[in-house]
Amino acid sequence: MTSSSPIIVALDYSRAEDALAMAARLDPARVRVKVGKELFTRAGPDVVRALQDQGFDVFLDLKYHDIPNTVAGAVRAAAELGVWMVNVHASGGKRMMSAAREVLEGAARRPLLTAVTVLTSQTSDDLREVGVARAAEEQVMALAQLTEESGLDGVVCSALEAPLLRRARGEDFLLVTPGIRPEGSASDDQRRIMTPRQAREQGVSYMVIGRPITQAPEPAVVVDEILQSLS
Ligand SMILES: O=c1ccn([C@@H]2O[C@H](COP(=O)(O)O)[C@@H](O)[C@H]2O)c(=O)[nH]1
Repeated sequence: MTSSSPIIVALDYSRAEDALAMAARLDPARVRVKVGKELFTRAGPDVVRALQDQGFDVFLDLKYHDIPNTVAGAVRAAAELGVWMVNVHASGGKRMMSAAREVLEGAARRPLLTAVTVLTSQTSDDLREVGVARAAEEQVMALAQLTEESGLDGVVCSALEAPLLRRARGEDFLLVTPGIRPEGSASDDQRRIMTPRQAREQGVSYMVIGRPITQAPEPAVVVDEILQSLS
């Protein structure tokens, strides 16, 4: 089933059973789901297939960052798994991103391909620590330009950068934004955050939301409340 909802629920679990049990409480017509590093490392492609069998579009969030040949092979494998979206790190550079895109040409089912700019857990201070002198926002803008020049579909960024990115990169460029926190939720380890409603107003394409939904007593109710806040 293909959803038109902007919500992607992050299934950050250590056991496939827990991820599938959470998915069973959600509606594939109202959300997509995301499989990240912990769940995939423990449960592998089988959990992706099981979620697809439950009717969900799956964003495989493994943030590939390696030499071009290795990343291209991983992206090809993700396409063969039938995922809806897969991503790489934009800081892997243009040759790496172009190799990832080229391998999808002619794929039977082409997933959306996005690139992580600056993690939503990072601030400009964190970037300085690793030798990046630019402020987070400037770094996001530069990496988004590189991503578009490499032919990818869009970026993973924070909703804070969405207005500038929309202006610079246009309406068709996908903005996928984690760091989404409904009013009153704990920010946890996220640093560049926004509420769902603000994110929508800033022009994001998809919002990745994990703990505020998965740790709620009634996850489907939180999804409904978020969707209502967007309408
Ligand atoms: O910049 C990024 C890129 C990816 N993520 C991932 O999104 C979810 C967010 O989960 P919450 O529980 O809503 O914080 C998580 O899987 C991250 O790996 C991100 O947060 N920021």
